[in-house]
Amino acid sequence: MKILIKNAQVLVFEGEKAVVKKADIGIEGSRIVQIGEVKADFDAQRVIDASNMLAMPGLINTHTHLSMNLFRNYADDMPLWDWLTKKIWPLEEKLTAEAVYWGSTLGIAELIKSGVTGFLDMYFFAKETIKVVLDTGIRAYIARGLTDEEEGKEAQLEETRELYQKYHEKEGRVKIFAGPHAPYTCSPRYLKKVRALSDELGIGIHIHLSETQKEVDESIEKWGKTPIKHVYDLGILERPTIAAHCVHVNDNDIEILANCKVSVAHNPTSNLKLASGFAPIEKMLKANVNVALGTDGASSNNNLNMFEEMHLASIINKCVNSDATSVPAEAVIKMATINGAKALGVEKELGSIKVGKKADIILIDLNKPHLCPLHNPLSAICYSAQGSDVHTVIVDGKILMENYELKTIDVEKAMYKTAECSRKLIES
Ligand SMILES: CSC[C@H]1O[C@@H](n2cnc3c(O)ncnc32)[C@H](O)[C@@H]1O
Ligand SMILES: [Zn+2]
Repeated sequence: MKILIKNAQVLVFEGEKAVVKKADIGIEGSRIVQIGEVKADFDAQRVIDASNMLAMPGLINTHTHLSMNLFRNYADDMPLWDWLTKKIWPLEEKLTAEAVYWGSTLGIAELIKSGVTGFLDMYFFAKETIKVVLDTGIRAYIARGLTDEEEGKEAQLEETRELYQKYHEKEGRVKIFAGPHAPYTCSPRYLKKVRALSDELGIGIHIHLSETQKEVDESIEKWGKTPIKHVYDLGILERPTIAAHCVHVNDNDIEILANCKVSVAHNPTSNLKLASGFAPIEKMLKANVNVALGTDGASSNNNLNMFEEMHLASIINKCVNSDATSVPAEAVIKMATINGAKALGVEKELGSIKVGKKADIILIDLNKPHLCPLHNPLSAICYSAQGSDVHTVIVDGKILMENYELKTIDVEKAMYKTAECSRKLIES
């Protein structure tokens, strides 16, 4: 299948700089084959008139728990520990495959509708999420959540191995990660096993790290070191790692993250809502840490809108640093695209609009009052655009949404089923 996107304003990266220029984009199969003026003999089966649209790389959400939308607006205005232990974990004990299937379907609908073309998920019943990924056409990085607070959790490691054998690289759109939840829910012995599994399968690791001051204080009390130093000493950070949050980090922690090439998934909404704190993004970027963006789950956010994350990441850091030049629009756009691809180890294939890369592209409708006048397209994306401005979404060269209409998901059914599953979980 050949698709031609005509007359778009296209966001490309020229070296370190993001620039926007008028161009056509030619797509053949799953890849971008031309950018510029695409010749008449390109012979596309589909031509998209993008005259008043901005084409940019699909957004990459590097930290979520997709089917936590089952618990959206169910437990709010609480700090992390109370929220997890009193409200969320008791419900998750009753979780079913069916609930995760429908939660994932609805979550993927929400992601596509707001311009996300790839996401990293850490949760339970991962096979259900993968089924939905394969059926809906989105791209996903899947970590079966791992903890060893109770006996018999070796089976979770085995499940990661089985997921890898069955689904890693499936259709070129699924990759498996190892997903130890956090240093406070995984013992050193267990974390060493995770490290060994990651070595054995050659997969990356996704973990929550240094999210709250309480986590850091308890780690120092128990292990005599910060959570980052603790997992570093256990060998976790020698593997390609995406660490979610990293809110409470000292200079030594940042040095470890930079030296080990750990990527940070920054989740500003979740950190604010749970009152966890502000991650020192400016400092991490200056230390050459790769910082990407995530939403966390829709139970602590309470949506999966990456445009809100871009906006917050920029404006919070300006305020916290008392510096309006801090974390500018261009930096957060990179965090939501190319840095996400780097974090996932796929920057040669994804994260920018470039000839030869995979065609994961979104079109933003510029014909909106809040996007007019368009003095600076980068500012428009970061400070003015809404997730609901995303008009068209292409993943792997396939159109998943066009003119705001989802092509692969019955969203009404997904809403009905998710609400029904949620009700059953809460009432049982
Ligand atoms: C083991 S599967 C994932 C696990 O993580 C929990 N979770 C969701 N959000 C957060 C967060 O911000 N910090 C720590 N843990 C979180 C989720 O409820 C699952 O139990
Ligand atoms: Zn999380």
